[in-house]
Amino acid sequence: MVKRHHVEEIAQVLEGRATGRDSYVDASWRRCVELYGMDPARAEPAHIVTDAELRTHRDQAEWMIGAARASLQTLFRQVAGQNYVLLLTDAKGVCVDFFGDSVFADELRGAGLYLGSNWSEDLAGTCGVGACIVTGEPVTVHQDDHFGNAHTALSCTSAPIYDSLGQLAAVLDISLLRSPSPKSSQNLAMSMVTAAARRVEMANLMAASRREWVFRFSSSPEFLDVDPEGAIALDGSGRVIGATHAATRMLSRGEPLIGERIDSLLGISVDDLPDLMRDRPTEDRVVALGDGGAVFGHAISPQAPRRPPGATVARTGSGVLTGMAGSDPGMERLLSRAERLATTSVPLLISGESGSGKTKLARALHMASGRGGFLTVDCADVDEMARLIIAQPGKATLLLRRVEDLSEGAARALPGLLDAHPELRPIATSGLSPSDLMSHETLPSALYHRIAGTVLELPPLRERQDLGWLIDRLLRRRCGGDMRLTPSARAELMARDWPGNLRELGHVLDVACALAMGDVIDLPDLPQPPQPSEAKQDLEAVLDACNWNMARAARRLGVNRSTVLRRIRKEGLRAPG
Ligand SMILES: Nc1ncnc2c1ncn2[C@@H]1O[C@H](COP(=O)(O)OP(=O)(O)OP(=O)(O)O)[C@@H](O)[C@H]1O
Repeated sequence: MVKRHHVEEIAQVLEGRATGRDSYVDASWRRCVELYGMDPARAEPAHIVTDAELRTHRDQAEWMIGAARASLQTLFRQVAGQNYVLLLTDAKGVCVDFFGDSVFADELRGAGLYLGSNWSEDLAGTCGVGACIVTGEPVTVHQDDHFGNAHTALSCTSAPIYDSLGQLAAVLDISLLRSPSPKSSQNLAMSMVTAAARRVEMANLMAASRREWVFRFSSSPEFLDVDPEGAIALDGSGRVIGATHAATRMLSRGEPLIGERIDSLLGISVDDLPDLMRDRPTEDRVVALGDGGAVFGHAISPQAPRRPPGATVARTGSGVLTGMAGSDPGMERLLSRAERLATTSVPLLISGESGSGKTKLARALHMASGRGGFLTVDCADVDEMARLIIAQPGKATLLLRRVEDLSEGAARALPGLLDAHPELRPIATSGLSPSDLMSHETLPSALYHRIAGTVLELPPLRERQDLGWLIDRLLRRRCGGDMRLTPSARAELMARDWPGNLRELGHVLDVACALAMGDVIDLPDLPQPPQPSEAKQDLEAVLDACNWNMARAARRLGVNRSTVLRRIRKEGLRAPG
């Protein structure tokens, strides 16, 4: 049943009104509507991956499952008899390990508290695991903090687990099917789950660093040996090569530690480590912190030959950006770069064919940036652009969509507006390649460099290896979880060229869902792909004859170069090879 009050409260948050919820809940509700296009009134079923997909997720998370097992078992024993369920998910939100009371197995499976359930925020809406992946912080998402009506009975408390390079690797979640109404009832669950996550990180760092020096520390001497607060692994020259998340927070206030020298973080050098081994009393092993405080330290010497130089631990992505692609190496690299750039103020240019997801990526970058306002300006209307920019107080993102359409007036006005508003971070999108954009006639090269600190080039859909994943993801999101494709319909979708990219795929799935009888989409339900127009064929012939030289093609067609570029983009043509 749809809870009207809940839907109305979400609408209030979207209008910017305060509701008294935690700010991470408000922010997640916004993402659900504005980024993922979700509807709080729709009853979303639990998302369970297929057995084959689950095997892949478990294989990839095998090391984490092993490292977390003992902690999960201890935690489960501590909460025995209180109806808690424990989930370990990977960085994509898929549950890869599970502890729950088998008496409630059916109920738990129905609620998605089970092996293989996918709790990424863009599928499940606001939930503990999803919000934890996006924020990188421990969260409690209690009852109607959840976005979807289907989950508003649950209470979920989740803590992130980071790998030793500081990348989010997994989430530990403790959930209840039914809970007392005050959110504070979950405070104890929060401290248990964060302590368990810290211990998993510690075990993982120790296992990965047997060949290195490890420095463990605690602010209380009694816990130094049994439950230290943080740890770093160091190479022979005293540079940090691994750290637990708590160590990063305590030693550098969250700034990355990897590569830093121990003497720039603590009042000791690598040569002092042997003096901090266990043969001296704990009370004598006091080490100064950079901020004037002190900790008790314990150094553990390398147990086996050192790792060869250059050997690294695999990185995993996290957050709102990594959920935008499946297994496509190019996209994974691009999203990992985007994630690291999101919180900087570097101006970004996102290039890619029409419908390839440039605007969506810009919005996700904004969401991951922690900036306040998001201004989308029409590049042709200079007065409107100036009005919007001047009216925006504080740090914000300025989205310049299709920047190649910038009018001459707007191109002249923009540098001055950006100078006057250094708190604005421009993100521009363009259907042209960076080199075509740089030589574009309405965009002076000085302006290009103002808006393109670096370029993120989105591949066209036909070149992505995660097309199958995208089909499933869009199908679930747009048509609900019950729709299935027959093998022949799937094969047809996989074989298409997708000149309109993700936009075209979305429309094809919308049409197919509307035409399908029942919950199976078959070949005849798929709309035909558009046939190339005569204009397109003529344009392609001229371009081929001119070897795709734009200036020659423009002369031959009697138009200017930017008109040729615009037509190429409109027809979705691309240069051969
Ligand atoms: N990763 C994604 N997952 C699901 N849907 C996506 C994704 N990226 C884009 N889309 C959808 O594809 C459509 C086109 O995306 P978007 O508007 O971002 O493209 P664009 O490259 O900015 O297009 P244009 O250049 O024509 O403005 C939108 O409906 C968007 O929601």
